[in-house]
Amino acid sequence: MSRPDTSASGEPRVGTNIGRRTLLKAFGATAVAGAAATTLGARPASAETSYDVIVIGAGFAGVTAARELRAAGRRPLILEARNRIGGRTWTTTFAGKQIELGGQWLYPTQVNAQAELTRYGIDLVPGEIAPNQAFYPTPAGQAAFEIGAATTQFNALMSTLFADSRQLFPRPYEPLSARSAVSQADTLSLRTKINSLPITAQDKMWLLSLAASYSGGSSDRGGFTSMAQWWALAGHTPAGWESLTSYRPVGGMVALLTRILLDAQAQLVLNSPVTRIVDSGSSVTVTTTTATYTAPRVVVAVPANVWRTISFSPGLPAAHAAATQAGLGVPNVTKMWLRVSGPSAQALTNGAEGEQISLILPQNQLSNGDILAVGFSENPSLDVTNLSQVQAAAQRVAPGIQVKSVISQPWGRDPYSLGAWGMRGPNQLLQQLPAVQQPSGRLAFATADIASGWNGAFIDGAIESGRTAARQTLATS
Ligand SMILES: Cc1cc2nc3c(=O)[nH]c(=O)nc-3n(C[C@H](O)[C@H](O)[C@H](O)COP(=O)(O)OP(=O)(O)OC[C@H]3O[C@@H](n4cnc5c(N)ncnc54)[C@H](O)[C@@H]3O)c2cc1C
Repeated sequence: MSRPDTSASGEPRVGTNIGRRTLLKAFGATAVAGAAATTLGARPASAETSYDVIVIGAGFAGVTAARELRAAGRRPLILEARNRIGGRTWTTTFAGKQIELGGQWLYPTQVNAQAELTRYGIDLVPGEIAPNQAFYPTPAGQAAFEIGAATTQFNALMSTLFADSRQLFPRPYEPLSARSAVSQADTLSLRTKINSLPITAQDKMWLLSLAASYSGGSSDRGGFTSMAQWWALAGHTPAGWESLTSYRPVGGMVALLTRILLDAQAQLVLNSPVTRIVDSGSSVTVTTTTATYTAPRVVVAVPANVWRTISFSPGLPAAHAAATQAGLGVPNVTKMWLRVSGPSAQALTNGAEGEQISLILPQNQLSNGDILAVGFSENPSLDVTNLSQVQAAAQRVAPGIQVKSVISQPWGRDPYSLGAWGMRGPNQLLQQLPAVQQPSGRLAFATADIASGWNGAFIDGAIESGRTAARQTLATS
């Protein structure tokens, strides 16, 4: 089973006095239902209606920007291409369990995400089950390891790879606080850095497996400083790094996002892909596939890879144009949830760079003993809609595993993300990051892909960027 998220045109769904309970139900956020009623869009959006600010994109960055702008007294309109909110987060169900097809975990010390969780009284809970063995690549092929020994070895390798992270990122939320140290390291791909380490061929395979998976299939694409900054943000320790994939919010990402959206009291128009943005100097006109809207200010909160599909007049600043052409969101990634059984069902599995499945991580156990596991593929040769192909690919990396069913989302082929999480490539920190964070005319840009702190692969960065864009918008209006 596969459900690509290709919702595009169709009649805009316009909120008209939607009650809080109805809204929460519509977006599946039952965990926070029951609070007081509010208004989401008191009147139909139309070409005649203008707003204080138009926010394009209802992911965490856009919804946070809208909430902050509302708090400052502005009336926001949110235009969203899909038929749902959440963007690269997508809470749904599989085999009777709530799952995430996009962003899944939050980390207790992520300051921006934690502030939102605290504000809305949403707890983080740890995963339900832990792996009971491990599969890792070796020069002789995929092999089974005792989980404790594999974890110890992997942690030592990560500490070696990021041995100089404290010099590179002494203040991790300010990625250029040690500019001269960073300037040398920023030229390196993860592959170049890993191949320079004095470690065994097998150890390199382990690190390259992780690097390739995060980088969208090729360890040469991901920048060393991108992952080194995440390591620094996680406290420069293996324990911190492990915690990045340990905690999820009660009710799923949609529960948190819906609470932020309710506070934005925004008009939300779904099924409205924006195709053109014209900044006249005195106002901005935004054209979707079905309507045109005008406002004094706009927050562009779509993924950086999507900027290249929108016609901007005047054109995008040079750094934005370069970033969207090169891409900040990593290509090729398909996230899967696998229902599995067999002797390897509860294994932590890392496939070698180039394998069709790079990672399998057990998450839940069902009452009949089956395991639900998260899986990732960055190899376009795998047809994730073909169960026997998925079974064969899983068997190669986790011998003995039986795949009973799969649900997946191919983020690289999704027209409204054109990639998965953001991850800078070599040189993109120094050459592009500060510039793409800047507003242009009456436009501000918001997305995790351009955050200062938890950049790219983290919801925390989306929230940070949404706050920044709101501040930039308010400072000039
Ligand atoms: C598979 C996967 C796993 C991840 N795992 C984690 C994790 O465990 N923890 C974590 O913290 N982060 C994770 N991330 C990263 C995190 O999900 C993202 O960084 C974050 O959600 C990005 O938010 P955003 O608002 O910047 O962008 P998006 O969520 O992409 O929001 C942008 C919005 O703009 C809309 N849009 C696009 N084009 C148009 C258009 N033309 N007109 C109108 N609207 C448009 C999109 O539909 C979308 O709703 C993961 C991401 C992926 C893909």
